Amino acid sequence: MDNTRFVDLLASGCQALGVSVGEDVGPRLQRLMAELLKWNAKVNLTAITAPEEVLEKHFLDSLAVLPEVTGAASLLDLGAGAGFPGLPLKIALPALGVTLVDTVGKKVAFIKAASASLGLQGVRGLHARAEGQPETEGIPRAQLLIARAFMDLPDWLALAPAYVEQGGRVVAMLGKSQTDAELASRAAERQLRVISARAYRLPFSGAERQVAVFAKE
Ligand SMILES: C[S@@+](CC[C@H](N)C(=O)[O-])C[C@H]1O[C@@H](n2cnc3c(N)ncnc32)[C@H](O)[C@@H]1O
Repeated sequence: MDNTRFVDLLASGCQALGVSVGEDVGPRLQRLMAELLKWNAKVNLTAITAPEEVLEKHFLDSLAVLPEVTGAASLLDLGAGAGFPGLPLKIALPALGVTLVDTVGKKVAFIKAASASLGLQGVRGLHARAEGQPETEGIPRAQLLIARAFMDLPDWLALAPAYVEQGGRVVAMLGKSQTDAELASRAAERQLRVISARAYRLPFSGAERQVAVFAKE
């Protein structure tokens, strides 16, 4: 995909999602895509390899949750895989401190190499398994905890609170929308409260997504 098409698709995708990003975000995401596809030719990081699909399903889906993430000082992305949603969010929000955790060493190696190549400051890739014991796992707590395609909602709400700082929040990126009643009931099981929930569609395929934010009671 040439530069102009990338920038045009990014702009139209962001507009459809109702988010705005700085002018330097496009070139950095293009660089991230180049690194991802280069690495992916050698090590299997993601099954999504067509550039337009990478842009929509990895980059734009990550940027779609900017409204939920903006304002936090620190973000912890558990089960980040090749860096989603944490890396695009970091690119869009340069002041955000981001830790990305995965159990697969080659994915963490990619996160570190891509961050260095893009000159991102305040990003940490951590090779660890999150099992609910942040101290022994060496995983730092954050104001905001996020994950995409990591666990189903009940398991996520059981695991996540251990990694949240006092007063922090848990973000769930969901492929399958839940009703307000379902979200409230899942939250109550874990002494959490639903702060917000919103559905959105990916801009090119129309695929449905939902993002919900929870706080400790
Ligand atoms: C389906 S992938 C999703 C990756 C990325 N979040 C995305 O949306 O593209 C799930 C990732 O979670 C990682 N993972 C699974 N269990 C984990 C655990 N307990 N702690 C940390 N990472 C884990 C896997 O290695 C895998 O990379």
